[in-house]
Amino acid sequence: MPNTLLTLDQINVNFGPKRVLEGLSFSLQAGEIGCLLGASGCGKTTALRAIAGFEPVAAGRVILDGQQVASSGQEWTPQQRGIGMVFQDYALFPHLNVTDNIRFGLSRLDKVEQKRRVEELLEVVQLTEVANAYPHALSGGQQQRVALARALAPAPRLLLLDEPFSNLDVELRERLNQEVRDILKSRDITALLVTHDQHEAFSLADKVGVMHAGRLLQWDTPYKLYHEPAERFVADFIGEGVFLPAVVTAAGDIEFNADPQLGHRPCWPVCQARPGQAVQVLLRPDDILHDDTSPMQARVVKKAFRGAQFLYTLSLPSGQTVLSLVPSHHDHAIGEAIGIRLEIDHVIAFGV
Ligand SMILES: Nc1ncnc2c1ncn2[C@@H]1O[C@H](COP(=O)(O)OP(=O)(O)OP(=O)(O)O)[C@@H](O)[C@H]1O
Repeated sequence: MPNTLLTLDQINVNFGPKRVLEGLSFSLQAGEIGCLLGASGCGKTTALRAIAGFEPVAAGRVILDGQQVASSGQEWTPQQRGIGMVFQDYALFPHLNVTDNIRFGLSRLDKVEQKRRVEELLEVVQLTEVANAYPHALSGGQQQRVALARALAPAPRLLLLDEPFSNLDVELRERLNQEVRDILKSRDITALLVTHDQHEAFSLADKVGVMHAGRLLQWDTPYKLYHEPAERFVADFIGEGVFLPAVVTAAGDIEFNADPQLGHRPCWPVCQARPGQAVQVLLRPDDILHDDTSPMQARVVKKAFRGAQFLYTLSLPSGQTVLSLVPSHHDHAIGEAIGIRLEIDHVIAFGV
C-alpha cells in the first residue's frame, strides 16, 4: 500500500499583492522522485521554499508524512519539518573540508556515530578520496555530490533539490542525473526537484509537474506527459511536435481535411470534441515513420543530425510541416522527397 509522504493541497503564495503560486496541488508517495518543471519565473523555487518552510502560504495546506506543517497563519519552522535541501549553488561551507561539510548537520549524534555516517555517505557519493579537500579544490560535479551527501546526512524525511545541476556542463549533468537517481532510489529517499530542463526531469523523476505562471497544469509520469498531455500548453512545452488542423467526422473519426493524403484516424480520446468540430492534432516525430514503399510523399526541408537519428522537418504537399525521427543511415538531402507513413497509437487533439 503506497504511503503518501507529501501533499500540497491548493497552495497559494503571495509576494505582497502579487500571487506567485495559485492552487498548487500534488502528492508524492514515499520513495518517489518528483519534479516541478517550468520556465524561469513560473514559481518552482517558491514552491520548494513553501514546502521547506522558508515562504509562508497564503492559503491551502502542506501535509508532510500525515502532519499538517503549513496552512495560512500556521507554519512549522524549517527545522521542525526535517526536510533536506540542495541549493543551486550548493552553498558549501568554504572553510570546512568535505568531511566537515557532510558532518555539519549531525551534531546531535555522538562522535563515533558521526564518523560512521560520514564515512558511509562519502562512499555513497564516491568522495572518500577527497574527504580532506576543501570545496575550492573540487570539481563542480564533486561539489554537487558533497552538497547531496550533506543534505542526506541527517536522514531527512524529504529531500528538495533546486536546479541541482544547473552549474554543470551537459555531459556531467547527464551522468550525475543518473548517479543521483541511483543514490536516491537505493536509499528509498523521497525527493522533489525543480528544473527548467525537461531531459533532466524525465531522466530523474517518477512524476513530473509542468508549471506555468504559478499554476500546475499537469502532474503525471513523464510517459503520460509526453504521450497524453492534458493541455495544449503542456503538449507544446514537452518534447517536439507539430499541430495539424483536422475535423471530427460524423463517425467520430479525425479527418486531416487540409491534408487529404493523411486520411482518417480513429480518434481517441479527443478532448470531448463533437462531430464537425475543428481540432488541432498533435503529431510527434515518432508518429511519422519513414517508409520507402509508402505512396505518401513529403519533402525534406531541414535535417538535424542526432547521432543515431536524423530529425527531419518535412513538408507535405499541402504545405503543412511535420517532423520525423529516422535512423541516421537514411541520409536524405534537403529538397528530396521521401515516403512517410503515419503510425499514431492514439490521437491527441485540442479544440480550436
Ligand atoms: N522575494 C520575492 N519578492 C517578490 N517577488 C518574488 C520574490 N521571489 C520571487 N518572486 C517572483 O515570484 C515569481 C516566481 O519566482 P520563482 O523564483 O519561484 O520562479 P522559478 O520558476 O523558480 O524561476 P527560476 O527558474 O528563474 O529560478 C517570479 O515572478 C519572481 O519574480
